[in-house]
Amino acid sequence: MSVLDEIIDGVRADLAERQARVSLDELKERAAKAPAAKDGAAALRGDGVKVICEVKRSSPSKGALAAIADPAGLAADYEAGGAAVISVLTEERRFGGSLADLEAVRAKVDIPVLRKDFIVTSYQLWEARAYGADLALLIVAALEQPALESLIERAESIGLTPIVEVHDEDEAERAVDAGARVIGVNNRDLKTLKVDRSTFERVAPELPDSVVKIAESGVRGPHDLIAFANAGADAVLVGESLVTGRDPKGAVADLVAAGTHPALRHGRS
Ligand SMILES: O=P(O)(O)OC[C@@H](O)[C@@H](O)c1c[nH]c2ccccc12
Repeated sequence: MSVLDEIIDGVRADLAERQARVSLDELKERAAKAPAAKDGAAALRGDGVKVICEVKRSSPSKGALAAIADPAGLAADYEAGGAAVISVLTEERRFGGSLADLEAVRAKVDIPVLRKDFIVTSYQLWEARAYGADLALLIVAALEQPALESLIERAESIGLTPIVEVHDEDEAERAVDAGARVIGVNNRDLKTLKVDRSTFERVAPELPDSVVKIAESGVRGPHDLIAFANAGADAVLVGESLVTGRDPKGAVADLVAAGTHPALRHGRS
């Protein structure tokens, strides 16, 4: 069984507990009262390389990264540093996240918020909206094609922008076929947890120009951002290097500055 399969088994068990406690109708009522969703795709387009900053306490590959007692405070630092979107990991067992983190971050920042989890049912999309998310991650490797198609449609119908995650050319084709407009290329293979920074440059050329392209994982600093931008990234998604560093706000500002440098080849026309 791959790491991804193991994670998803745990996610399904936790999900079953929440579903037993909170009905879909209750979630929908809560979602109706949530602030209207912000346009997540718009936040990732435009001049410069956008920086998505992640609230991440631990990971299956590295274990504990940072305690993050105040996820909303960290998100506020990210926003002050110039982040375009905040990513909140809500998976509990391996990443140490929760829906409470999502809710706290939503209440604190004005920029769009991504629910980062292993979404396998539309119930989790309703949860995302009920706790204030504007975007939700859908991982191609975790979903059969019909499920991927219907989750993309459902996300959009309830106001969420789906970020569809791929890590090879076949998954990229599946994402495009399923109608994804925002695609994250994960440099980490979730089945083996290995990071290969050449993944983005290999997979990105398979994606149509109109797709917003995000390079995910392994961004250590401005030099990695510049390399991904030169390979066609519109945005980067950064977790570990921000949560383990001493100055998250300054680190985000350095990334944003690198992403707006005029010498960059980046720029959608
Ligand atoms: O911590 P990093 O290497 O900067 O990576 C962040 C993000 O890309 C990573 O957390 C991630 C990408 N896709 C995921 C899917 C599920 C959980 C986590 C992820």
